[in-house]
Amino acid sequence: MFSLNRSAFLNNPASISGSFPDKHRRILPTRVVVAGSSNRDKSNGSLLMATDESTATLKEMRDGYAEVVDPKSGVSGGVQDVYGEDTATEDQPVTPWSVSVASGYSLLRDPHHNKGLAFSEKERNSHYLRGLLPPTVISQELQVKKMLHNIRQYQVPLQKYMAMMDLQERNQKLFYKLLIDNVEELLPIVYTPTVGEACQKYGSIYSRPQGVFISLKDKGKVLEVLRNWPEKNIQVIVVTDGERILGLGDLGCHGMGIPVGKLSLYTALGGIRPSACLPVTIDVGTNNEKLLDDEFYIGLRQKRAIGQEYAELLHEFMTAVKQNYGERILIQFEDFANHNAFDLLEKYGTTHLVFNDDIQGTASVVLAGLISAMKFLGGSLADQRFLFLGAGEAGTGIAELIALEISKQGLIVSSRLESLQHFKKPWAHEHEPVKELVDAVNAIKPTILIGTSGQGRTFTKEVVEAMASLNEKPIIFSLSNPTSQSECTAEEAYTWSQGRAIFASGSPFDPFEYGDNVFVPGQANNAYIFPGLGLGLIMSGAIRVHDDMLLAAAEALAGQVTQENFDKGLLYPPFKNIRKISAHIAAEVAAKAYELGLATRLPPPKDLVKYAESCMYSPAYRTYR
Ligand SMILES: O=C([O-])CC(=O)C(=O)O
Ligand SMILES: [Mg+2]
Repeated sequence: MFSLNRSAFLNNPASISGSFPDKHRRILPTRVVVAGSSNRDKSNGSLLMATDESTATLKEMRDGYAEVVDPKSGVSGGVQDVYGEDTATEDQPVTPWSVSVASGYSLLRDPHHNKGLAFSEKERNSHYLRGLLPPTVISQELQVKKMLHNIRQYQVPLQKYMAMMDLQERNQKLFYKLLIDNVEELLPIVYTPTVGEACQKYGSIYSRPQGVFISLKDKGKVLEVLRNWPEKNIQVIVVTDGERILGLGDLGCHGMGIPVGKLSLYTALGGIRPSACLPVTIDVGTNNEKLLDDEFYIGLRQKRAIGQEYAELLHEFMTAVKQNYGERILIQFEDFANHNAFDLLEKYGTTHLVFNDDIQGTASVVLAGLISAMKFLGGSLADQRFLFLGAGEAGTGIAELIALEISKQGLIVSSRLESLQHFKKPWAHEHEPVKELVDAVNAIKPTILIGTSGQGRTFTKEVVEAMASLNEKPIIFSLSNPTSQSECTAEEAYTWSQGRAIFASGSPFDPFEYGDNVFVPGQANNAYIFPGLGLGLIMSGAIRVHDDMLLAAAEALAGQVTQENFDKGLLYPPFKNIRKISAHIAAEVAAKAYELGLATRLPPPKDLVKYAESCMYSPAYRTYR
C-alpha cells in the first residue's frame, strides 16, 4: 500500500516550476492529477490525462512515478509520471485507466503519444494542436501504407534501417504497427542482417540514446546511471558487452544496436510494452583496433578490461538491476564472447532471472526445427548423428539441449580435451583428429550438420555434396549471422544437394527455385523463441529460468509447424503468425514455471494462451479525451 500525496509533489520543486499554464492542466475523473516527470522539459506544454476503458490500480510510486496496472492482465498501462493530490491505495481502484501525455507541440514531439496526422479534429481542438498540423486527418492504416511506401523507396538496407529508427523515435505506435503488420518484410531491416551493418556503422549513424551505456567510468555509480533512464517500470533488459556481435566479432560500444533490435522484437513479436524494455551496453573497452582508430567510435578508447575489473563492473550492474527493478526483472545476455557468456550464466543463473540468448535461445529454436524435421521425416532425434562446426555458445548450447532431450553425446574429438575450454569438454568425442570439415563429414557420417562457427562459406560444395551422398534428406543448419557469415546460402544448400537438403539459416534467405520446386528456407533464429519465452516468464512472474522451459518453448514452436509449411521446405512456421506463436510459447513456458514452483503471479490464469494474448501490447492508437 502507498499513498500518492501532495508532499511528494512539493518536495520536488522541479516539477512545480511554474511552467504549467493552468489552462493546460487537466484534472480528469480519476483522483490523480498528472504533473509531469521531473526530467522532462515541461516548458513547452502541460500534461493531461487520456483515459481508457479498463479500470486500474495504482501500484507503485517511486521518484514521483507511478505505475498504473490493469488488474485483469497484471500488465502496466504505462503511466510514468503521476503525482497525486489525493490518495490512492493498492486496493482502491482508480478508474478509469489513465495515461499521462503532454499536449500541444510537445505532444507531437513525444514518441510515446504522438499520432501525427492521425489526431482527430476533436483531439486537435482539446489538446492545443490546431495549426501545428496540416488540415488532413488520416487513419493509422494509411500512415502505415505511406511509411511502407517510403521505406520501399530506399535501395540500401541501412537507409531503411535508419528510416525505421527515425520513426521509432517519432511515433512509437506507428513504428510497431508497421513492424507487426509487415513483419516478414521488415524483420531483416530492424534485425539480422541489417542490424549487423548498423552496429558496424553505429558511430556514424548514432543520433539519440536508445538505451543505457554503462562504462568503466561509471564504476560505483551504476545504480545512478540506471536511474537516469526515463522509464521506471522495466520488465526486461537485453545487455551486451559488444565482444561478439553476431558473427562480426568485437564491435565494442557499437554493439548497442543489438539490444535495441532485440527489444523491439520483444515488443513486436512478444507483445512486451516498449516502456518496459531497456537496452543496455556495458562498455569495458574493445580489442578491435579498427574501432579504436576510428574517429567516429563512440565507446571507451582502451583495450577490454578483463578479470576482476570486468567481473566487478558486471557484478555491480547485476546487483543494481535487481535493486532498482526487483526480483522479477528479466535479463537477457546477448552477444558476449564465449569466455564470459558461460561464466555469467553460471554465476547469475541461480540468483537472477537470466538467460543467454545465444546459448539457450538459439538451442531452443534449433531443437524446435529438429523436432519438426523428425515429425515430418519420421525417425527420432536419438537415431541422428550430429556434427557441429563451431563449439562456442550456440554449438554447445544446442548440443546440450538436444542431449537433454535425448541424452546423447556430442562430437568434439576428445584427444583435444586437455586444451579445450571447459564448456566444450562435455562434447568431446572419441575420434581421430580431422582437419577438413569434409573429412569429418565422411568419417562421422552425420545426418544433421549444424554451423555455428561465425565463419562464412565454410559449408563448401564438397561438404554439402558429402552430406547429400550420405543422406536422402540431409539436414543442414547454417546458423551464423549476419548473411555474410552464414556457413552456406540457401541457394548453395539446395543446388549442391540437388534439392534434397532440409535447410535452415540464422539470417533470412529468399525462396529459391530449383527444378520444378520453390524452396522456402526456414529461419532458425532465436527471434522465434526469446519474445515468447520472455512473455511467459513475465506473465507468470517467474523468478528463474529453467532448462525445462527452453524445452517447452521448443516443443511449443515445433507444434506450430504444419504439413503445409514442411511441404515448402519450412521447419518453422512463418513469421507472419509470430504473435500467435509467441502466445503459445509463452503459455507453455508459464505452465512450466507454475509446475516447477518458479512462478510468483498466483493463482495461475486458467487459459494461459488467451491470457498471454490479452497481455500483449497493442500498437493501435488510443483516443485522447
Ligand atoms: O541476433 C541474431 O540474429 C541471432 C543471434 O542471437 C546471434 O547471431 O547472435
Ligand atoms: Mg546473439
